[in-house]
Amino acid sequence: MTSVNTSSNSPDKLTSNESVQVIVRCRPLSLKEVQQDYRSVVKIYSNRGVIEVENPKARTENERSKIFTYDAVYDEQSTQQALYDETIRPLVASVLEGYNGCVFAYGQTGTGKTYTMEGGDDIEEMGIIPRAFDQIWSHIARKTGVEFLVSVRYMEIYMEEIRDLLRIKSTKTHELREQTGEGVVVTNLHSHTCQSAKDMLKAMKTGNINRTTGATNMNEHSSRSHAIFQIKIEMMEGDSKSMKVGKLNLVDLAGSERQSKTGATGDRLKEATKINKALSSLGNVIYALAENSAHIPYRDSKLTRLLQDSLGGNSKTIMIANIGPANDNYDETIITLRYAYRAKSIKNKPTKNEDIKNGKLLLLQQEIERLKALIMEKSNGAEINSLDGEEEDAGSDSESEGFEKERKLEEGKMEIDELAKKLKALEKQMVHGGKDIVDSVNENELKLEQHRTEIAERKKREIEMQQRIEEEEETCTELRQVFASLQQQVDFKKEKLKRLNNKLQSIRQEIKDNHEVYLKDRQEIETANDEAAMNLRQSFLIIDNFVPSEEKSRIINLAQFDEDSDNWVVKKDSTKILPSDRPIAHNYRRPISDYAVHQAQTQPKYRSENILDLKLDMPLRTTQDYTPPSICPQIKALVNDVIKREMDNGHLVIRLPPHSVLGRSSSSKLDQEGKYKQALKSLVDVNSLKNPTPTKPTAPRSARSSYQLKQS
Ligand SMILES: Nc1ncnc2c1ncn2[C@@H]1O[C@H](COP(=O)(O)OP(=O)(O)OP(=O)(O)O)[C@@H](O)[C@H]1O
Repeated sequence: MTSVNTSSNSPDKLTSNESVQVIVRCRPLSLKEVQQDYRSVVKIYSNRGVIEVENPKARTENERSKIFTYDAVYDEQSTQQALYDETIRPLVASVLEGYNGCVFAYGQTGTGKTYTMEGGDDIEEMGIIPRAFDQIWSHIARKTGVEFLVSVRYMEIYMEEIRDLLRIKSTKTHELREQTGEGVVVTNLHSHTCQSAKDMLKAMKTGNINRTTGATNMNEHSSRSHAIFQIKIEMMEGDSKSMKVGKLNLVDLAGSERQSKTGATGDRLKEATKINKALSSLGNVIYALAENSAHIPYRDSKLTRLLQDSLGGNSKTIMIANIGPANDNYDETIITLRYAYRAKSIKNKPTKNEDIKNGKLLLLQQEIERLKALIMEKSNGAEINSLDGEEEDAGSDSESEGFEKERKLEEGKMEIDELAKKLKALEKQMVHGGKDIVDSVNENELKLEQHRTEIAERKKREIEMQQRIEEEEETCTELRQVFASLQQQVDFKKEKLKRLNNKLQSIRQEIKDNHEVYLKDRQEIETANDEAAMNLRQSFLIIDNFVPSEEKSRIINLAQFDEDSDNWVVKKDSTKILPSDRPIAHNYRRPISDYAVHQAQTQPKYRSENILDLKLDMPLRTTQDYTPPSICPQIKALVNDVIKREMDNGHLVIRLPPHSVLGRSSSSKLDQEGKYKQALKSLVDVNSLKNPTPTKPTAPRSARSSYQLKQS
């Protein structure tokens, strides 16, 4: 039932273990949870690898609790040391044999992923990453006659961008590239060569300081990014001209979270959306792998692309699902456990990276040999020169020749010193295995390691045996049972039927729950799909109405899908040499008006005008030049008369009544209206006589029309 190969834990035997190992760790109730009177709903059966979660909202017996089985489970009291020795140590041992390994911690925010991966400062509290450093370096210390080159990289994926945590100020961009033999690699990432566990610890701490964290309701120091610590160990035995390479990815994922619980708003909400999106694409990859789908959506996020080898590829992988025990977190805990359960059926194909002929360690060694030979050659030459010099000194009387030789000798020495320094620097990067350790210590270390491996092996075997016993018990008890009477047999069968019925009900419940989750997911996908379709339609409308068709087809011709960046890119148009910041219209180098285009087409000799240089024809008169019109006395009298009558009627404003009102008004009102209109008409006529319309501007048509528009 479990995916662990229990015959042995030794690295070579682990080769046959192809499944992703899944372990679950439950943290203790936090102080805040205790203060809020939350209770634990999680029961851990470590010896069987079983976890039972009681449903605080259960309405029926079937909903009462859920049971899951994993490769190993760790309760609130589990120590960092036990978890490391039992599950991670064999994996790191495999990496030291030349395999790729990956450990990733997944779970709701605040459930102990960072605690498990990094841990605290005390020796007891040390997490997986620093413990792996110790294991690697004690292995190196024991391996006499082997040369090692150990390097680390540390990056985070924050808001779908990769950032180098060891070179945080670097402005270089980091892309994902597929490289033959290497899998998916990140470009421009700093690789730090280490000579000791201390060096590695320092790199980890530097990176942690640079990592993006923030406070949420669920966790005061919440990691807002997915952090990936990569260790590469190149190993070369004796004078062999090939090497083994072990790579270990240690991943602390950002926590999955529900917006309502974390209280995220603004930037925190944006972060949360990206985190949840990347985690859901990880879920989709796990689901597709578990279902043996033809298409695995690795390309949906940077995280899944980076974990491509660890999930379904060339790697031995352990997933740690972290959960919290509080009743308040029941839903999230179940989601994490389902996720983890699915990951159990992922099959990997780990193969040893051996007989590698193009590694950095090989190049380094070649360079060291070249420098050594060069130094030797130069030192021999210098020796001969100095002897010659001594002989010639005796017979020569030319002082200048002597000086010249001395200078050359000095230069030669300086050159040798320079080469020696370079050699030392290169040699410092490499580590000689088994160098600084006394044999007795070496032996003790080895024994201790063997004991640890044996204990871990036994524990795993015990879990698997327990699980197998439980499975077989169902079928075998009946065979073992000797019934004294028929009634006894009936009672036994009734009991068995009841048990099986309970099992059936819980499976039915699980199917129902899964169906609900599926419907919810489907609804979310449909909403996202509708939104995307709307956006697309909007973009099409904009393109159809505002982008000239020739421009559209030009861009379509230039657009290409880039497999590496997983995005559409627009190629440079080699037919045009255009400054990139200039607007382009009508395929002309300069922006010109429609009027000019029309003129150029209809009148071949017309010189196109640059609309930006075009001078507007100013109106002959401006508002500043305004002089009020002089009104002829009859009109003035008429207007005064109207105003006076309006005032008598209680109106101060001259306003034309609407037609509907006019229609219903009395004849005297109509007369009055007629007079109004006539008076105003003559007022306008007089005005027009006094102030004729200004001469129309002579700007080109397009410019002119906008001018007229403004005037009107
Ligand atoms: N097994 C454990 N034993 C004791 N304390 C724990 C354990 N696991 C977690 N904690 C404590 O719980 C708190 C939250 O843990 P941690 O920061 O590791 O959570 P996380 O899952 O990494 O959260 P996020 O996803 O928000 O980064 C910390 O104070 C940590 O010390």
